[in-house]
Amino acid sequence: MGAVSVDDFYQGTKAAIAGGTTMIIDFVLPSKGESLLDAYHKWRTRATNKVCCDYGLHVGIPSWSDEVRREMEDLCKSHGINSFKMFMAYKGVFMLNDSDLYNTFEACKELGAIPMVHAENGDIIFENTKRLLKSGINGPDGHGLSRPEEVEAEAVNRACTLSNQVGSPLYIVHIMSKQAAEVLAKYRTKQIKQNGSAKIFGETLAASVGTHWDDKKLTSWTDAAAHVLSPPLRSDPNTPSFLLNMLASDNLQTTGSDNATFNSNQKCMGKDDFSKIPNGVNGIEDRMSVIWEKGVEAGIIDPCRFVAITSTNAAKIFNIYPKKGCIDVGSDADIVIWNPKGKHTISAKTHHQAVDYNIFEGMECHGVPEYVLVGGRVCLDEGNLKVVQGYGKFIPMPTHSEFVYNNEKVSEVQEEYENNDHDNEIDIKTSKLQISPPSSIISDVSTCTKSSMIHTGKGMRMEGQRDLQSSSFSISSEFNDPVKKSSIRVKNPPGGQSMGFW
Ligand SMILES: NC(=O)NCCC(=O)O
Ligand SMILES: [Zn+2]
Repeated sequence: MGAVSVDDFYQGTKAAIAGGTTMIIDFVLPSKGESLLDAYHKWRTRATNKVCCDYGLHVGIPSWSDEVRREMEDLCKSHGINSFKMFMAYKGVFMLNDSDLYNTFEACKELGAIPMVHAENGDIIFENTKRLLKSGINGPDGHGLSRPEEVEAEAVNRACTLSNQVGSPLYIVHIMSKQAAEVLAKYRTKQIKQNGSAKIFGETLAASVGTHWDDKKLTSWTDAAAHVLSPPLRSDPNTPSFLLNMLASDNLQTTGSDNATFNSNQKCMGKDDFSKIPNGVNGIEDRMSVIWEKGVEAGIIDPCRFVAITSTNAAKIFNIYPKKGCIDVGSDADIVIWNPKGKHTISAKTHHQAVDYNIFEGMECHGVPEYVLVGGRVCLDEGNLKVVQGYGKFIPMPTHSEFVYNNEKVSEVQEEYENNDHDNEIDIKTSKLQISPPSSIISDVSTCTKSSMIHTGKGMRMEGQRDLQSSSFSISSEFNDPVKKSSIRVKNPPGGQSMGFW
């Protein structure tokens, strides 16, 4: 939208570590017509020498052509990319039509990659925006009015239909509404009934579980504009707890930050027209604490599910588990020692992000990171930040994620990738064998009772207990064999045993 977010790779990853996140996956966003590879290299250059923690990349697809298909293949084979984001909104800029979406999903399937979608109906938003502006509604509240829940739910439904037709997996980013989450849950349930597992996944955000659009509080233009992101924060105050319950029940799998921060003066680009307010809010620093506070502290999510939805599930989906998302021999020493009794009040005055506003301002959180280790290095030491610029590495993410593609055989594309000379810092063979992102662990793991876990076919289950960590994901520790099915007993699940936990 013509604005550059204020958090660069240094500020962003420093803030991530401060909040207890040890790896990020950023979005490469090529402009329409720009080469995907050029944009990818631009992002790598921006990140190198700046990143304080490891990072991976997804690549946006703003248009469809044979050349785009060729570049997608090159990115998968030689550049450590296994996921592409398509937009169903932002008409005229990033939006793809259904044929283009179909083709991109198909290309992803052929390459063993994961199609990700921003699900909102861009045509409806475009028309609603015109109508609202014409009727004199030009303030930030117009943003939400132009894209109601059903506009998001319709797009989720369409994206799921398209992926079913193509037979591809699908990852829906930033699900923000009850209706949209319900549609996704319906498709997942159907797939699980039919095939024993689902290959459609849903992410929600720290923003959507941490706050909502409260007209009574967002009375000034600055406050309201600072809360503008897409899909929008919903005015239904039950949305956060609803989405948290969806995370608890594995109807949603991950929590992202979608960190896209713009200062108040940048938000002013939309002073006379809400559709010009740069979209995006903070989240990278506060994600873990907000989810702990609203999820675990509130009694909706247990600590092991917290690890799964903030870390392990993302690692599995994006095929870097158990290199990341797991604490075990051979995994990266990305470890968070979490103090559930620690307290912290969120404020823009004290946060480490570059942005001058925090949408969680004043929220008192009970869980805080005490130590954060990145690759074995202590980067947060009893709450004191000790980061090093450029310390982080690019983490290539191999195609054909076992947890997405259900153990499909390693394809030619991946074999070719492994045999290729490419510009990744770490050996992809190591990456594949040790497969995975951010590891998180709670300081009280020692209180867990040792117990075997049984793979029921629908996810690990503690004997006599409901599933505490991974639900439909298996959590086998046998990561040395990437094509091995994990229908075995496991004694040491990632995130620690959790029996008798709280
Ligand atoms: N959530 C949000 O508004 N982020 C900025 C760009 C996007 O829509 O993904
Ligand atoms: Zn988006």
